[in-house]
Amino acid sequence: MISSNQLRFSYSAQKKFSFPDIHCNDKETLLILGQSGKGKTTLLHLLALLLTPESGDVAIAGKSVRNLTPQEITATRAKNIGIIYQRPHFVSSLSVMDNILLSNYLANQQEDRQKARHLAEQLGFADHLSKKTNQLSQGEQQRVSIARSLMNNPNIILADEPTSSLDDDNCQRVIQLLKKQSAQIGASLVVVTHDQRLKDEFSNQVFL
Ligand SMILES: Nc1ncnc2c1ncn2[C@@H]1O[C@H](COP(=O)(O)OP(=O)(O)OP(=O)(O)O)[C@@H](O)[C@H]1O
Repeated sequence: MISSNQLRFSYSAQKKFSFPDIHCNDKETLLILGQSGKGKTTLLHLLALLLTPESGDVAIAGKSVRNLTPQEITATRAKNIGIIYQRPHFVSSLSVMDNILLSNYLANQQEDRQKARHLAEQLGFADHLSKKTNQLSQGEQQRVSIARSLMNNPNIILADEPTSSLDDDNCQRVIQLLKKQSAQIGASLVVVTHDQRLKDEFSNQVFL
């Protein structure tokens, strides 16, 4: 479960954001819609504890993160949150498999090749595990990104524009996969997007 309370953030005196409160229980999904520049990525990064708000608070599993040390924040993120970034940020010299296993490494977890392979099979890119990530199509990279976010069984999955650069078929495929995978592990799924095609896919919605 993830929630936020009166989050405010500013990049500069001219660029200030005040976000609506969000709440997403375990096993629930939430769609955050907004036009370009409305602060969707900023909000997602606040929820992912990658940015610190000027004021307001984020709570993970009902517990405020406000007074955590930077080390505790990092540990909380690694333990609880799987992030699908707008751009995947792969390490281009590593294989698809090793990019996925990096999630384990960064969370101080044992490498779980079997799980990586299982996710790749479920997500339909098992044949590409030994390739470099730049040899994959955008849709395939998106699915690798999803697998990577699921490696540590997160309680919360945060996805930034997971479908905006995909055609209708791949858009449907990716969103159904995300919903299915998060339901399987009982996670909260929060998606930020300007992709209007997702409007009918989520019953809980917030507009920026
Ligand atoms: N590091 C930064 N420094 C200064 N301004 C920034 C920074 N990051 C984002 N901004 C500005 O803040 C605003 C919101 O950015 P953000 O990326 O959160 O929007 P968004 O809704 O996700 O947009 P898009 O849909 O185009 O990705 C934009 O006007 C952007 O230029």
